[in-house]
Amino acid sequence: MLTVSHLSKQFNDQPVLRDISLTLAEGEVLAVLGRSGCGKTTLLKILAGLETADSGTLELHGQDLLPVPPNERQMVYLYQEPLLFPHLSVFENVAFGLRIRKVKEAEIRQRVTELLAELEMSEHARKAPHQLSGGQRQRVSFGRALIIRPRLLLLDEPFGNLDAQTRAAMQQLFGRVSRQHHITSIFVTHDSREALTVGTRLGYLERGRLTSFASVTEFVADARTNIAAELSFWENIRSTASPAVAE
Ligand SMILES: Nc1ncnc2c1ncn2[C@@H]1O[C@H](COP(=O)(O)OP(=O)(O)OP(=O)(O)O)[C@@H](O)[C@H]1O
Repeated sequence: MLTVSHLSKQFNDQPVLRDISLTLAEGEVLAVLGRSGCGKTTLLKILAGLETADSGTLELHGQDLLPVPPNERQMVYLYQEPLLFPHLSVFENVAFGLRIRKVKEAEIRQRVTELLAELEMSEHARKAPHQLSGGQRQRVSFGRALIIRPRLLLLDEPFGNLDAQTRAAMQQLFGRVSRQHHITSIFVTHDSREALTVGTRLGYLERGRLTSFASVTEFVADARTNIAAELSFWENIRSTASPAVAE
């Protein structure tokens, strides 16, 4: 369970995060929607320990996180650009986290092989990162994160560089695999559809203030998510286009 209480952060006297509080149970995915510059990345960096908060507390499974250095927080932070070792194969990139933890070879083989199958990457196991598409690289990066069973996965617009169809496929895959592995994560995005697809919980961050929604209905009804406006746009198109289609 993650508990964030009254977290605030300023840069050069400008508030970037204002009194953020949230709780997240194990296995939940909090999708945080927000426009550019609203403070999404700063929030994730503070959770990962890559940035310090001015005030507030962070707890994970009852442990105060603030004194814990980033490499001991057991979190993984994924960005748009997958960070892979260029000289290692797909298999070895995924295996890396287990090798440095001195896991036995037979277990490494088994766990990496299973995970690559779940990520639909088995046939690419021997390829180098430069021989993969952007979506495939992102799947390897996801595999590298999952293999070490992080306590919290932080995703910062991870599919932002992908085309719409690949992005939709990755959202489905992310949902399926994170449910299967019971991964707790915070997924920030500026795409309301993506937030609805991946989130089991939904939030909206605006000028450093987080609104948490109790239901999908509340999220859809909030004008800032722009979903109601989009629905009425498509409804208008449908109603004006239907007579022509019928002819
Ligand atoms: N190290 C820093 N020093 C000064 N200002 C910063 C620093 N990091 C971020 N900011 C400012 O804080 C605000 C929030 O930045 P942040 O990167 O968290 O936004 P974001 O919501 O992730 O935006 P985007 O979607 O464009 O990446 C911005 O106004 C940014 O200029």
